[in-house]
Amino acid sequence: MSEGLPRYAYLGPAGTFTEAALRQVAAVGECVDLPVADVASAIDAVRTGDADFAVVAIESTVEGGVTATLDSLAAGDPLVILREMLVPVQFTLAAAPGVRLQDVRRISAHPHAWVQCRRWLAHHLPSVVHVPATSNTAPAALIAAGRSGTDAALGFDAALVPPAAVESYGLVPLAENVADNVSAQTRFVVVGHPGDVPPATGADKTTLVVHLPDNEAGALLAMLEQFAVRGVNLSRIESRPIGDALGRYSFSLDAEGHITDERVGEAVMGLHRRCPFVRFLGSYPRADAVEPTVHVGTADTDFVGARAWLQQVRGGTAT
Ligand SMILES: O=C(O)C(=O)Cc1ccccc1
Repeated sequence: MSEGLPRYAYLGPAGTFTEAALRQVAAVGECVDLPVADVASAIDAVRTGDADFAVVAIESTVEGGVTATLDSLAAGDPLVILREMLVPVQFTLAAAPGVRLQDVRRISAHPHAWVQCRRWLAHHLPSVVHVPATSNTAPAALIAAGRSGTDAALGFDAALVPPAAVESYGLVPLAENVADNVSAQTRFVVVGHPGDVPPATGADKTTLVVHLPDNEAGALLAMLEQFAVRGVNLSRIESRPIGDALGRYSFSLDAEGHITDERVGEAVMGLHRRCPFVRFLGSYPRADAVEPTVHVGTADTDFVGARAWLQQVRGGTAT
């Protein structure tokens, strides 16, 4: 019975790293899995009501921000991030039974997987051709659908696949641990409708989208100063084209702290005063549970105390 269970849209088919991230949130049977073909469709499924939540990749140690996710969240009906999950990323080069490594001419792979294995591929299979895939398990599903690995209609001989998915799709490994960076990780987020903000834990992150005032020298510096003077560290900042004219960029950033932290709230109010567009994309617990360094004069009590003092000054009672 799946009635009443939360519905999660995610990049499928089954066995992707995105599904591994979803499993950190809801076990099989605790939710309805809605596999889709791309990140934008997962996010749109929440907007249309086809899903309650989407699980999407937002940042990787190799590629930085996942632009499809950042762009989908930056515009359109507002959604928020509720939670983040980290997934270690490794790849196996796999194929249908019978295919040998020396026969491999064309490899199907998600573009992010391809870049993560570039050095290994250049060294071991220098003339191999990349056949782009929509996810890390899409080519595995094609092979499992019954086409032999050497079938010309398939268009590829092998695929870069998450290690855990090799067996479930009936593939055989040709080479394991082919990713160039052994400690590669991808950060995934749960996206849902705005509502109650997850409570502060003391180790939180706040994601924002900000547009700067046009033609103003130092506008980017002024935006960053809102955080700097209040002791708020940023763990990610990226520019993305707004899309309406050349030279117009939107900034997507993660700030350390929760919107209910005084220093973060004050910084966001500063952005609201100075910037033509600010979108709050959520405050949520950090997956690594690392607490921020609180600099002198930027604790909640400092802001509350300063506000009380100002009241006294204004009321003529300050000592
Ligand atoms: O979730 C997956 O498995 C994907 O296909 C997206 C992806 C690609 C590369 C690294 C992490 C996630």
